[in-house]
Amino acid sequence: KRGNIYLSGAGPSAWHEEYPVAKGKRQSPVDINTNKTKFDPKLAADPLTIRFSDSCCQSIVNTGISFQVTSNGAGCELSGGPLDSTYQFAQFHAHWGAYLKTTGSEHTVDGVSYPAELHLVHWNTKYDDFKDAVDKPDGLAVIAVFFKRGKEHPGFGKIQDLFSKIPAKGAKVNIDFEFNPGLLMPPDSENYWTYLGSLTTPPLYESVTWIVMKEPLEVSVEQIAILRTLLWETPNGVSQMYNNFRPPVPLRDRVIRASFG
Ligand SMILES: NS(=O)(=O)c1ccc(C(=O)NCc2cccc(F)c2F)cc1
Ligand SMILES: [Zn+2]
Repeated sequence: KRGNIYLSGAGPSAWHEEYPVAKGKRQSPVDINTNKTKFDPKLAADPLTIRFSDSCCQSIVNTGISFQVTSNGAGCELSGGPLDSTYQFAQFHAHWGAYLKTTGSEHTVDGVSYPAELHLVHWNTKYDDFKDAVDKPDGLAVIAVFFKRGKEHPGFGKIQDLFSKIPAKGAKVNIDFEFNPGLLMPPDSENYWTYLGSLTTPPLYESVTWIVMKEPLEVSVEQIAILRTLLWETPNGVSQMYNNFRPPVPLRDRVIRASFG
């Protein structure tokens, strides 16, 4: 189909036609209403262990709906907190909005959006590989980090320098420098919210334990703008990539837990 999942047809509000799970019980993203989150001392008692390495990022690809930095996961593992097993890092990508707009993130906090949101995707090593894990209820764990406008983030800038090399869907280049995804974690990564949700793009599998960092990461306004220099297919041909986010969906019968009081 011409265009992409956000721009073809009615976009996210029509996804349920092809993917009925879009109206399911544990869909993502959601609004995090901080009056209804529940502090869980167990999360504080068993801290989240996030390990990244300098050599884990192999390449960057234009997926047609975002950039994606792909990893073989070596030395990059996630455990503790809400997780009952070890999850291995697979990739990170982001979602963002349009110029001069305040929307862009997928999760919102008390109804407020951030200009962009980073997702660090991990798969449960009790399964053989990512593809085996991707549709299991405990298959994936995704760390979400909000971007806010502020000082420049030179580390993320090194990744953005590669965008010009992946101008079209399917374009891929190797990353021939060391990049530790740990650089993209906010200074305080102890405070997070967690809930059971889904992939935020089709096939929308309900397989994700979400770990949403409370503290945003600062990047410059120019860096937010550079996200939109990536290109994607639209019904009118190739153009700048933006608004590649799914708006929040109903929380249904879920409580979002906080690792902090
Ligand atoms: N935005 S997010 O963090 O929730 C998210 C993370 C990963 C994927 C993904 O891997 N999709 C492609 C993909 C690849 C293999 C098998 C799949 F089922 C599949 F969806 C989609 C959304
Ligand atoms: Zn995502």
